[in-house]
Amino acid sequence: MIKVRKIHKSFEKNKILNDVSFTVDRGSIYGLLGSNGAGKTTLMRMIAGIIQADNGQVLVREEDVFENIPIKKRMVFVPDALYYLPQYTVRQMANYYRDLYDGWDEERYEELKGSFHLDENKKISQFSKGMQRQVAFWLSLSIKPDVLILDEPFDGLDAVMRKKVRSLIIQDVADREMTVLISSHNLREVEDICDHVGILHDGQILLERDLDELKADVHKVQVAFKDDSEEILESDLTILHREKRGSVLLMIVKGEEQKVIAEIQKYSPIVFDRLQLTLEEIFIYEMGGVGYAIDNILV
Ligand SMILES: Nc1ncnc2c1ncn2[C@@H]1O[C@H](COP(=O)(O)OP(=O)(O)OP(=O)(O)O)[C@@H](O)[C@H]1O
Repeated sequence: MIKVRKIHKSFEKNKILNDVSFTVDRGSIYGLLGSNGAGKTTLMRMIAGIIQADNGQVLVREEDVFENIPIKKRMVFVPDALYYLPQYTVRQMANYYRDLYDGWDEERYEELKGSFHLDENKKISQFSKGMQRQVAFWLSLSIKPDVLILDEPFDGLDAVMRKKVRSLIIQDVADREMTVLISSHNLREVEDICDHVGILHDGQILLERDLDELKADVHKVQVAFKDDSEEILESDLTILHREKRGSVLLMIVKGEEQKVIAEIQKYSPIVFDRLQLTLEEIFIYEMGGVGYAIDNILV
């Protein structure tokens, strides 16, 4: 649905994006992670068709997105700094979007009213920061976009509202294959909603991963043996991390789950426990080598 191909962007003499490429499939939720100043907002504004790349292509549904009105009518970009027309109430802003966007769905707007509990006749500027963000989700989801681009979307939302917004997004992805791009500083914030993540660092995508594949490919196990099988076993496995706790060996192992289990069982362990591994641990053990960029999104 979204294809970014060899994008370059400089502001004055500063190179901000350097040969960035990635793809977001239809119905996928992609987390764009990176530290402050990594270029996330610049990239998102480009994908939203607001600014143009110096070189490269940004395609949405195979079409160049810059100033492409028909495509932009099917996309919503929620920036980190929200902007509403001054003095407008939620209802007035809804009417404005209704005229602007093809996909506006009045029934959906009424339905979502029950999720947000906000007075639609109140001026948006009189709401708190978090409530203004709720308005952004209320209106954006009423547009029923094909593509939803969210820059730091959970900033200012309380825990209950974060959960509610996440489930509303997931529901739209499941029901009508909406495609979502979310930027964040923090892996933990997006790990339970995204199916893919890309890490932007020094103007480049440092690594990209499918989160389900990543989880399926790394395992945390605790084993103990009567004899010296441990040493032989270790030479047969791809071990990302090992820690000896008395007679018990704790290992983070990479590989296909069934093969790892079979390999361990071959040596008849007297202890064999499989432990829960967080995405954060996987990133630390598997990608520790890339240093700052990873450390920073795990803080
Ligand atoms: N219009 C502009 N003119 C000049 N420099 C800009 C402009 N917009 C962004 N930049 C620079 O581009 C770099 C990337 O900024 P950007 O806002 O894209 O980063 P970000 O990853 O979204 O950061 P943050 O997480 O802090 O919001 C920064 O060094 C910023 O100063």
